[in-house]
Amino acid sequence: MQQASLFSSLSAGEAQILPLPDGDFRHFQHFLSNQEADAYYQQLLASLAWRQDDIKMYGKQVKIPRLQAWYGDEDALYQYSGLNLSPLPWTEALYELKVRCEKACKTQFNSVLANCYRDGRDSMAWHSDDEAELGERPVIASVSLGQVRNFDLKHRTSGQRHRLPLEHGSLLVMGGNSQTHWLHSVAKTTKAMAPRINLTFRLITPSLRG
Ligand SMILES: O=C(O)CCC(=O)C(=O)O
Ligand SMILES: [Fe+2]
Repeated sequence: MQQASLFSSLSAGEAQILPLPDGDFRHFQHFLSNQEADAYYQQLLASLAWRQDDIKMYGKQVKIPRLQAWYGDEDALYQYSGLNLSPLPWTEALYELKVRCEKACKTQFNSVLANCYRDGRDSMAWHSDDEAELGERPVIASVSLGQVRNFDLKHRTSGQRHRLPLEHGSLLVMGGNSQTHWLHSVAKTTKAMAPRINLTFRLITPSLRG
């Protein structure tokens, strides 16, 4: 008979390694059960301290097209648009998910950036998570909940593209040189879209900032 512990450690499923050069992208489509994903989705949507921040673009204050919230260890200071932001303390749900991601990735995280895409007009522009305080080859664990949205990848020099729909309860781990060679984005769409939550767990080392 199979032991319960063995079953639960296998239930997250094997990672699918994306067939892309110059990076390390691992996709666990069923990281959370549907029931777990539903519960986290409802709870996080209702309880996180969602805010819509401004960024400065061409000297103008512009609202970013999504809601965000930043949680983590007290010393995981984060610099964003020239502001020094202290994370809010972990909620129980975010801490549970952090521990599960740490097990899946065999590494540690001290913070999470939560994004809420309210509908198809919300998006994230092309970028890499390559801030100095993340270190040279950061591992970033990205959990998706709610509406499936397309996650697009673009190679910086070859222009190679890859589109991955990120499903409710999935985990995408970006490691190795992924942030050096690849940009990623979540495009706007005119299709009707329910809210989507994305959590990116990170390890911030403030002393690495120049
Ligand atoms: O929403 C996503 O899947 C991507 C989020 C992201 O790239 C980020 O938070 O840096
Ligand atoms: Fe990112």
